[in-house]
Amino acid sequence: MTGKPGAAAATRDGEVPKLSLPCSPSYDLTRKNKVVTVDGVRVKLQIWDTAGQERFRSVTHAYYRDAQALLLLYDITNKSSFDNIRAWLTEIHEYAQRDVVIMLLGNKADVSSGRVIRSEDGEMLAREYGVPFMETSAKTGMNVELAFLAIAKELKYRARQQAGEPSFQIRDYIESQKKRPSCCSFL
Ligand SMILES: Nc1nc2c(ncn2[C@@H]2O[C@H](COP(=O)(O)OP(=O)(O)OP(=O)(O)O)[C@@H](O)[C@H]2O)c(=O)[nH]1
Repeated sequence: MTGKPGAAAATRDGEVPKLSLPCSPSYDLTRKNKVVTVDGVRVKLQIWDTAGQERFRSVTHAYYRDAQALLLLYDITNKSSFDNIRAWLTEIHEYAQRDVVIMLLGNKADVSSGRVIRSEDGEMLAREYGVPFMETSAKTGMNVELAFLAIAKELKYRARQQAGEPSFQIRDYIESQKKRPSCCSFL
């Protein structure tokens, strides 16, 4: 999933997904569940992957409209996937919930050659839109758990916020926890 959003929603175990889509034989939307434990509490994330179907943008509105979190991935070896992010952010601001948690991820950080998007470019774009950012690798797993954990923490914090509790700062948390790719994969 690159240059397009994946959506995550936290639910109680066993709950029926609340999102549905028009049935189309050529629209392949995959959903996976992931359970993360946050401060001893199990949080189930339903993850929807748009699976490269940009031409179905009008359909994707239907599912990210209700999402509690959106992971925007681009591929650091593919400039157009990075360029697409602005368009997605514009769409998200129009169609998603106002308090949706958004995270920008530059994937394939493991590649040692072929990188066309510098880490700083991702950081700058994220800063411009005020969203947390990190580079990930689905191949090595770098920062993948952290992305889901940070979202689960944020959603849990919002759901259980008690007066007087210190607020959870997702960007600070990510900055303190994220791993950076080795020296050789930078441009
Ligand atoms: N080296 C490396 N390869 C990756 C990584 N993530 C995905 N790939 C490879 O990139 C290719 C595309 O991966 P997908 O997950 O299908 O990416 P996608 O953008 O969802 O593809 P579409 O759904 O077809 O648009 C596959 O060959 C993956 O094995 C990564 O972090 N590192």
